[in-house]
Amino acid sequence: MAFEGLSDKLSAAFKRLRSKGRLTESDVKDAMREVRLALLEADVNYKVAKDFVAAVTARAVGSDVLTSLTPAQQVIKIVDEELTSLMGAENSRIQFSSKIPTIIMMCGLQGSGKTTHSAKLARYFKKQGKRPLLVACDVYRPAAIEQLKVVGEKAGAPVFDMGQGDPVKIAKKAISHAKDYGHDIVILDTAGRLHIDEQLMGELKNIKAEVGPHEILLVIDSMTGQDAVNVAKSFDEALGIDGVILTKLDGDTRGGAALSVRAVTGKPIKFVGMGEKLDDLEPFYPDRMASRILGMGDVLTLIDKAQEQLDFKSSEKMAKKLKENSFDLDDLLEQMKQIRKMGPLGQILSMLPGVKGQIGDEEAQQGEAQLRQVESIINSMTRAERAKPAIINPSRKRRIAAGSGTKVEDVNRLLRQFDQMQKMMKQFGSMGGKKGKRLRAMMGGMGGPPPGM
Ligand SMILES: Nc1nc2c(ncn2[C@@H]2O[C@H](COP(=O)(O)OP(=O)(O)OP(=O)(O)O)[C@@H](O)[C@H]2O)c(=O)[nH]1
Repeated sequence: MAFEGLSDKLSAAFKRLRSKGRLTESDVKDAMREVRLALLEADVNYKVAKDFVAAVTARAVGSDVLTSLTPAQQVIKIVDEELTSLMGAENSRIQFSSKIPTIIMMCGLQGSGKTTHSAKLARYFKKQGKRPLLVACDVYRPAAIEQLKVVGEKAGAPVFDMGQGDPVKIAKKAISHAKDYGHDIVILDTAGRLHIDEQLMGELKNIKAEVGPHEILLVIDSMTGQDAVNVAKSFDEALGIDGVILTKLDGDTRGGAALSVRAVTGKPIKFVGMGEKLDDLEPFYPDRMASRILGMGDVLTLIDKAQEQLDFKSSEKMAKKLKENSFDLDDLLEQMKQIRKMGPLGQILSMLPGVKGQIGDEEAQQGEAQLRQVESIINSMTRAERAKPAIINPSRKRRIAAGSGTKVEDVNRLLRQFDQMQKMMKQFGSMGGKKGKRLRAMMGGMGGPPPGM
């Protein structure tokens, strides 16, 4: 999971600091030495780590911090603020042009995730009611054009291609096509290479000169750490970029690129890729990321995800069912599906304050497997059984277990938990006033109490 190693080391350093009560200058310096080491191990650029620790130390050894009632807390607050400003302080958005269409040029090395992220961006904009057009300017590999068509279709965005022609001509034609067909955003998926070379840069410069993109976004693979930062520096020097999309952050336990890229290149991270699916794209908010790194969760992103993914009409319907005590196994299944749309369980849980570090990857995977098991058990039931679990007798249980590849005990456990859940809901249902209403709405929105409650 992203930043896992760094988070663990920082929290160990802060734990020691907290255990001290009063702090001296040398306590702060010891802690900062640990922070510096943690940053270097996370593959943060050497100079960035050095400057970061110097900035925090300068603020933290001030007398108002050391003599305050909660000195350790103040030091952590300073680290939080400096981490945020290291990553750029504010969320940097895409600049939309007043002239339609806005042209976004995607560039990056091969395999960085450029094509996937062109489609993720298209999907992101579509959800905002825009009409993006994807353009296949990676003409050297026929498979690249095909790949863009596949992901474009999944994103629900049309793909403009002219086979293996001249990328500059293709880009120009695509822009006039976009004007004719009312596309307000054009996303150019350009060619990548294994290494930066003159031919690649020459081609990108030509496209830039001829079509004048409003945004040049560089896609870099976060797992490649400092190499990604060096790539960003070279692209910026040669081409001039407006921002970065940092991909595969979901698998980067270190996070050095995320922390260094802004400081080294002066260019902001605008989005991060958090998985292979097209919905796994998040606008980058430095303050929220700092909060995640420090194990304080990221409730704001969780709320954004819920607003994007959850169907609130269905939540209202569920709240009503809870009140009437008619919530059945079909409803449970629907709610579980909604929660799963928000992403892997481990990722969702890590956004809750205090949870990071408490739940390991293995436990999150176990939880995920349990959810899948519950889903397949319910899927093996008939309509009548889901609506009225009381009719599930031993022979039905055997059939359900065989159908879902589970054991009769697993079916029994689910039925027992669901029974307890219904009893609990009955209590909520009969609870009057604002409190009862709030609890029901919350349970409806969160998919009912989790099995086992
Ligand atoms: N886990 C994870 N995988 C990703 C992410 N983004 C892309 N990938 C995977 O990385 C691989 C490369 O992505 P592509 O989009 O093909 O990369 P590209 O830069 O277009 O590569 P070329 O077409 O070879 O130039 C694919 O297998 C993607 O599924 C991400 O954010 N997280």
